[in-house]
Amino acid sequence: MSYRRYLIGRDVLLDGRTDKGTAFSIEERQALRIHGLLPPSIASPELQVERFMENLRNLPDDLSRYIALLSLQDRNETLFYRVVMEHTQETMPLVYTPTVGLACQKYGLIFAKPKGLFVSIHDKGHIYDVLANWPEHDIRAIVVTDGERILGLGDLGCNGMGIPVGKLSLYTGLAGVAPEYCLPLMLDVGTNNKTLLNDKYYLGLRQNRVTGKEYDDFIDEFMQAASKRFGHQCLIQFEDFANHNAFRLLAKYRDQYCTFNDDIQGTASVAVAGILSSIRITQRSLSDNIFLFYGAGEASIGMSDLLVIAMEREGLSVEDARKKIFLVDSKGLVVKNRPTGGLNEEKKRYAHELEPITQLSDIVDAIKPTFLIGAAGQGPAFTREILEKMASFNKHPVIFALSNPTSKAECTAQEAYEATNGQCVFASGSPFPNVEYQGKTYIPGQGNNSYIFPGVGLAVVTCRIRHIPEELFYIAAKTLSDLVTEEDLAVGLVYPSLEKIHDVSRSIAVSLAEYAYEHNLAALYPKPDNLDQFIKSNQYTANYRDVLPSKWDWPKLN
Ligand SMILES: O=C([O-])CC(=O)C(=O)O
Ligand SMILES: [Mg+2]
Repeated sequence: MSYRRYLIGRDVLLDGRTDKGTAFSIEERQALRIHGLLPPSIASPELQVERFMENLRNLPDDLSRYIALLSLQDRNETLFYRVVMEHTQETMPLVYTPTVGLACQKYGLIFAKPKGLFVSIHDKGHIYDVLANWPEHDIRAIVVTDGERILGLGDLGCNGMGIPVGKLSLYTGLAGVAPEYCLPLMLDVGTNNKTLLNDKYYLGLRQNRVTGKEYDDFIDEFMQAASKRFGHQCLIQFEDFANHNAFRLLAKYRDQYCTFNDDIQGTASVAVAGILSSIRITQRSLSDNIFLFYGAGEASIGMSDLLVIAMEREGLSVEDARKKIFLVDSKGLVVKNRPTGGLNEEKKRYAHELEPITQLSDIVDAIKPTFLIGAAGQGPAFTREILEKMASFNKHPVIFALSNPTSKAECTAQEAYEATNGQCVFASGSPFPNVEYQGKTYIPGQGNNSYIFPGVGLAVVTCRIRHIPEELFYIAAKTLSDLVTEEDLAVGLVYPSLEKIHDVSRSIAVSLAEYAYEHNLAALYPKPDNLDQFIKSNQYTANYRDVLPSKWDWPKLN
């Protein structure tokens, strides 16, 4: 591990990376000169977790719990990750979707201590210098946003910083990427959100978004500066950019840098994993399905493109595979002869020779999909009538309500199971509680990209993968789906249980690393004999490190 801090005295307690709170031993307290700065009783890490969880549960609401968790992260990072790793199911909805969405909406108000790096359009020409201010040197993964499309909540400007912070907490919490390798980053180019511009607590630049060439030059400078400062193999994950930039920037940078777009590719991968698991329940081949996507943005296009790759594996041509996929955007079914025109290149791939239809319910009648997948970020749209229709022509209709956060989901798990008489296969982007229906318990799966991006990150940072071709997202999807057991499927789960996420992320990382070595994409040499063991030995574990001066590995002086 690259990280070492040589601190003594009160500084040891003030640095979240070295602090152990009441877990410092007597020996440590004396050697580090913090004896007396802590109460005498020495706690075990287990007791610290217990104490924290008890307090967390007693807090009045989830936003308070978010604040408590993030301040623990500042205070005692190891304990924070121990809490997240041991109580993943309970804390993930707090540090991540859906609470992180609420936190971003209130980011200015709840702001206490900055997290991550803020680079604004005024830093143009000096981005490298701002990056150089970051105290860690060996940065291997950056999650970057410009805040224009935060989850399904729209433009939250600089307050969108909560998203990179939350995503990177999961790099560590779900995959064991060492936190010191991770950098959350906000590119503040302004916001067009009038409420925020008039909000006295707003944290970002009070100006409208910069667009066009000025925006593109800024992003270009950032990419170059990041790669100069942290090396060309530093992973740059794009997150929550608006459609009009997300596709363009992905196309522009994907072969030049080690980068991917999580909302396009990560979401696609987790959805395809869910689709591959679902067909084990419905007993149909992939190409024997009709997929209807409600929404035609980053997520739906990403899913469609990856689904085509998956169908090609079953022997279908690209043209035939595309014929199985239908998109609905704000104007209705995506068709070739749309009177108003206005189809971008991505949508054109899936435009059909059909008459325009505007209402989702009529579209469902006309297309008779086997899969109904929502990713429009528009909130409830799968009405009881639509869900009943799905059940009328499918024994097991597959319903994915993937928009985030919960308020933007197309329907709830309860609604889906009830309207389909418990027959549907359901997954959602944000977590829903288990549903009791007619004496049976259904466990809704969480089709969230958090099953994918941490594993991708782990593979990249450990094996130094240089580029991330589309194929990797198919492999990640296949690996994830293969880890779903028959018992999972029996309760309706199309993803492995979150309890196993640490190992799931490593399995994904190992599959990706195998591929990367086969295709000359991994820069770590020699190739480890046993990738699983190698990656495991590089996974962060939330154990306190030695901080005794006698155990410091001082830099060698020649
Ligand atoms: O953050 C999440 O929960 C998934 C995601 O990338 C998004 O909705 O933009
Ligand atoms: Mg996102």
